[in-house]
Amino acid sequence: MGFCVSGTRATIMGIGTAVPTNVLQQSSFSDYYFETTNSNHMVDLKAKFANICEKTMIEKRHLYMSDEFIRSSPSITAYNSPSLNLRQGLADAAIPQLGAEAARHAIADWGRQASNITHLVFCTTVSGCMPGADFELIKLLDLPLSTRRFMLYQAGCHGAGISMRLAKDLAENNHGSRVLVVCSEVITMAFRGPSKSHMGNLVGQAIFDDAAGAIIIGAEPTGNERPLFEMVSASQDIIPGTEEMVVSKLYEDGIVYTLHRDVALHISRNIEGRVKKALERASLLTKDWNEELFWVVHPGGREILDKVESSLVLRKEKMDVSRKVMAQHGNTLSSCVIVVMDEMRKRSRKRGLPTAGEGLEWGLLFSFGPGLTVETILLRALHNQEPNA
Ligand SMILES: CC(C)(COP(=O)(O)OP(=O)(O)OC[C@H]1O[C@@H](n2cnc3c(N)ncnc32)[C@H](O)[C@@H]1OP(=O)(O)O)[C@@H](O)C(=O)NCCC(=O)NCCSC(=O)/C=C/c1ccc(O)cc1
Repeated sequence: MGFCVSGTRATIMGIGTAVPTNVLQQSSFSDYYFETTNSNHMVDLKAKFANICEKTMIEKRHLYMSDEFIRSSPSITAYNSPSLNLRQGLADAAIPQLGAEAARHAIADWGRQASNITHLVFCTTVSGCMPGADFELIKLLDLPLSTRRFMLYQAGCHGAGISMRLAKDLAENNHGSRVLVVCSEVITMAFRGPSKSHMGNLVGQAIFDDAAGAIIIGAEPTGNERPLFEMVSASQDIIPGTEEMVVSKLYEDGIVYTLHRDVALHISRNIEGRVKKALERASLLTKDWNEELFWVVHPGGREILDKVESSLVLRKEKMDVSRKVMAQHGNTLSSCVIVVMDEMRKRSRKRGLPTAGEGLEWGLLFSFGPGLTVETILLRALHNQEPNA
């Protein structure tokens, strides 16, 4: 069983992910973080941080920065110290490298040659340079020099939604195009020591991590292409009155973000409206959101997943894949939702389910970021065979 592709609509033809090799266990992270940032004297704050770490439900996280680098970089481990040069130097190398690794996996999954890629959308929340990470990727993957590039810096955690929406438009309006989307994130720009007057920073230090995700998007698949999902619609909405909820600024001491206590509350209050709008626009008469839909939700934090689940009255298992990704990776900003999509189709295949969306036809992808901004993508899951099987 499986569903047919409907004509000229954009589809997801390959997915790949990559994580750095340095792994930190969340159970000992509060000890590690307070030790390496020389903050063990802040006894109460450390206890509070240990509690936050535990509440995240994260098990492990991947970090591009090595232990040696962290320990030998006091300007990075301070709460605030001029450090932009050092941070940017690391991001210059890390962002394209990690992105290229994910892109190689996506291209292999797609099953065609890299030279068939026509457009590149590269997205990162960190870093800023020209020629940029998109340019470096062309070199690393030996892509055609004529590849039409789009570089999104300071994209935020909804960056995958932005990139996929742009790629959908490109694929549907440029006959024969194949768009490589790469979201690559390392927390190098924002890793910093604790401050008792900045709790939002402390929450972020407990949840944000490194990973890259890549996808190939194209319309009108040829014989050897086996799309996993069709992108039926893609939209973006601002939640009114929430611009102070997640704010991220680039200073001489790197990226400084604030996360408000009510982020999860605002997202969960708004999500039902976004679901209804996406379904109505596609004239889908879906009534039972448990039985009829699969969910690819950005694991922004444990509380976000919990509150989205309860406000949509979803059964716990509907958020299983997002929770697993959060447990194994933390919140890897823009790349996170691609990691969730990858995990979902792998799990669906392993279980012998007929589509990449847990055996179901229709699903919704949500990513959230500063604004607060919600990106909503209505997906239609297609067959779930091994590439080129
Ligand atoms: C797992 C958390 C962190 C804790 O779990 P909990 O169930 O809320 O636990 P508690 O209620 O026991 O909270 C533990 C303590 O932390 C405090 N806390 C808890 N969040 C807070 C708080 N944002 N402020 C300030 N105190 C707090 C909370 O008040 C409490 O303090 P205390 O009672 O004194 O111990 C949970 O709150 C949670 O999932 N929060 C959502 C995290 C969140 O905002 N994620 C970001 C979504 S947006 C995104 O993905 C990325 C955007 C981004 C964009 C640009 C960038 O550069 C980087 C990133």
